[in-house]
Amino acid sequence: MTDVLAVADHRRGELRDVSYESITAGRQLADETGGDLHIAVISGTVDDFAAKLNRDGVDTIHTVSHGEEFNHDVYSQAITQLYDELAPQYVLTPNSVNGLDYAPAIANELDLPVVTDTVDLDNDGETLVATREMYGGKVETTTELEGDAVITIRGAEWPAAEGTGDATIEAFDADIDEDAIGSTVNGFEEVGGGDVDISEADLLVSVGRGIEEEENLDLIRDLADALGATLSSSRPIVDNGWLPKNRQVGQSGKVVTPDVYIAIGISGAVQHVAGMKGSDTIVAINTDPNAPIMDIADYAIVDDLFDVVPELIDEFDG
Ligand SMILES: Cc1cc2nc3c(=O)[nH]c(=O)nc-3n(C[C@H](O)[C@H](O)[C@H](O)COP(=O)(O)OP(=O)(O)OC[C@H]3O[C@@H](n4cnc5c(N)ncnc54)[C@H](O)[C@@H]3O)c2cc1C
Repeated sequence: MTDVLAVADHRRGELRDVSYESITAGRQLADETGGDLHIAVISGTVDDFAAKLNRDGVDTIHTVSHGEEFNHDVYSQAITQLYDELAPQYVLTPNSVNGLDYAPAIANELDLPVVTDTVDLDNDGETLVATREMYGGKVETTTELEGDAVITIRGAEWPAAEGTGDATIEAFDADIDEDAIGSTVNGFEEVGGGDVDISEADLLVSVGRGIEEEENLDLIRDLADALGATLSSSRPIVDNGWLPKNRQVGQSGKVVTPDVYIAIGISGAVQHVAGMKGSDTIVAINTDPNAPIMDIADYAIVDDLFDVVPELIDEFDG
C-alpha cells in the first residue's frame, strides 16, 4: 500500500489551483497501490481551506493552524512531523515558489530523494516513474524511484479534482519550534501591473510579436474590453517593456489555465506553450498556417490580425 501526503498551496487567503491538481495526482498515485490520500493544509484559514479541499478522492485532511502566510520553517517542521506520524511513501508538493522552497529541505531532513517539476507519475506497485521535461520542453526524461520520495508537481499538468468529498478533517498538533523560525512574510509587493493575476482569469486575450508596435496594443486592449477578457502576452512583449512582467505567459512567466485562450500573433514556442497548454479552448490568430501554435489550437484563424481583430471587436462590442 502506498499512502500519499500532498501539501496544499495558498497565498494571500486563496488556495492555488495546483492544490486541487495535486489531489488528482495524489489520488492516481495512491490508487495504483490501494493507498490513502492525505492532504496537509498549513497556515492561514485552515478550516475554510480544508472545506474547499474536501473533494472527491481525498481520505484525510490534516490542518496545521500557525500564522497566516507561507513560512519555510513552519512548513518544513509541520510536514516532517506529519511524515513521521503518517508514514506516507510519497510527499507531493507543488512546484511553486513555496513548494520549491521547502521540498529540498524536508527531503534533506527526512533523508529522502527529491524529484522536482514532474509532469507525469506512474507507479507499477514497486517502481515510481517520474517524468520531467528538459530543455524548455523539447526533451522528456524519466526518473525511476523505489521507496519513499518527495516529489514536486508542475501546475496545470493534472486536472483539478472536482466534486464534494467525504474526507475526515483533523487538526494536527504540530510542535513548531518558534526559536527555529528564521524569517516571516510581512507583506506583499506586486511587480508592476497592479493586482492582475492572469493565472486566475477565465478568458485571456494574449498578444505576441505579431503586433509589431507598442501603439498597436490598443487594438488588443479593445478586444479584451469587448470580450471582458484579461490581457496577457508572450515574452517579447514584456521584454520590450510594453506590458508588465505579471502579464507574461510561459515557462519564465505564469502558467495559465483559462476556459478560453486567444493567442494573437504568437508563434507558439515551447517556452510559451509550457504556460498555456492547459487552457480548455485555444484560439490562434496567425498569418502562418504552419506556426507551432496551430498544433495545439482548437480553432485557428489564418489571417492578418490587423484585419481579424477589428472585426471581432465589431462583433462583440456592445
Ligand atoms: C529560457 C527561456 C525562457 C523563455 N520563456 C518564455 C516565456 O515564459 N514566455 C514566452 O512567451 N516566451 C518565452 N521564451 C521565448 C520564446 O522562445 C519565444 O521567443 C517567444 O515565445 C516568441 O514570442 P512570439 O510568439 O510573440 O514571437 P514570434 O515567435 O516572433 O512569433 C510572432 C508570430 O506572429 C505571427 N504574425 C506576424 N505578423 C502577424 C499578423 N499581422 N497577423 C497575425 N499573425 C502575425 C507570426 O507568423 C509569428 O507566428 C523563452 C525563451 C527562453 C530561451
